Amino acid sequence: MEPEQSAYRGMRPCRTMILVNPHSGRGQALQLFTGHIQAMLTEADVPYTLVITEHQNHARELVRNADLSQWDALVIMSGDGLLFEVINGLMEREDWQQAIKTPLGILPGGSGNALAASLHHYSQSPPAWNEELLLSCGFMLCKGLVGPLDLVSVHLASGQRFFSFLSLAWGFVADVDIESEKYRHVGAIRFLMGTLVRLASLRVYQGRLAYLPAKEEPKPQTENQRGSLNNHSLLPGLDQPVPDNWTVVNEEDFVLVLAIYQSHLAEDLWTVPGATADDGLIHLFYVTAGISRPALLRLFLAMEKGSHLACGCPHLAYEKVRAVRLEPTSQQGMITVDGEVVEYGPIQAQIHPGMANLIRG
Ligand SMILES: Nc1ncnc2c1ncn2[C@@H]1O[C@H](COP(=O)(O)OP(=O)(O)OP(=O)(O)O)[C@@H](O)[C@H]1O
Repeated sequence: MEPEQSAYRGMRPCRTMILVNPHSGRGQALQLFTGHIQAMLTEADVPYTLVITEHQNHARELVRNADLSQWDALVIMSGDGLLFEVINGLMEREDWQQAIKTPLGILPGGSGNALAASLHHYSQSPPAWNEELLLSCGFMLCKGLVGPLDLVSVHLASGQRFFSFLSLAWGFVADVDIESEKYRHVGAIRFLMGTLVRLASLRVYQGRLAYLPAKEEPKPQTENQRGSLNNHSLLPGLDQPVPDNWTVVNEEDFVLVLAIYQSHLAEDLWTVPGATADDGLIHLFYVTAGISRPALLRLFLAMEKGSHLACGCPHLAYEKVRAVRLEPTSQQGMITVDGEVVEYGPIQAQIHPGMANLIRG
């Protein structure tokens, strides 16, 4: 059995690559790093190399080609989008099985910072935002404890496949995430602004949703116990019907579908109170058509305290699952994975427990 946590910083000095996206969040990631983190790392004797990303996919290309024997940890200071690039860059390597075990770290520099907020929450600390959250993540980096992180493989109808650590969203949540990017300069409050704008023009999306309930499938083994990604696929081809042990949702009119595998969707959205980084679960939420605007707003406001499931909303469903398939029939819409827009159309995903390693509290 693997230990629950190990330290990535051993007797020799550890080499950490810190990738900073200078445009993330309010465009202050580099200043936040020099103002709050630099001295902390020096004090804790953590040698690092700073890399400022110059364009989209820079980080992805860099880790795809890097000599990983030179690095003990890869850390990003940005929003969640940059970590998505790093994880997929590692998974595109020939030696992906070893590469994806490189400890990953996150310092919040975006406006959402879902993984940073989740990590802080898993450390059982009281809620923190902005600089306080940054300092908490900086402290975890200095301590250097590493634990497993679940990844989810996401498969599209075009045959594309990538890896996700946070969420898959369709409908209201995806729309708010992408449409509110224009308010990025205001920070985390952009999601509330986007929610109010989207509520005013609430849409219903048609599609079919199916999932493999966690109780139907024991927690799959971790990747390094079974060697290959294909040895334990829970997913039939997207052109095949789902197996009998899957549940097909009766409703086909949705306001939102959200599959999430961390506790927080943003710094102030505590979406899955019971989640951990390696629980082997996809937490599937969906809201069906017919919900009123005030009721939907109440759900999102309650999510700040993680009490949305106690609202008794008959339109909200929550399931713990190992795999999920979504087939939109509405002609137009947006699907996001870890906050990034992906090709619109049929999509399916499955959990891979403990596939990556994360520096955490
Ligand atoms: N120098 C750069 N110039 C332009 N885009 C970049 C640069 N570096 C990284 N990117 C891209 O910016 C995108 C957004 O990054 P990220 O999600 O990390 O920050 P963010 O969007 O500000 O965060 P949030 O969504 O929380 O506001 C990523 O897809 C990344 O590829």
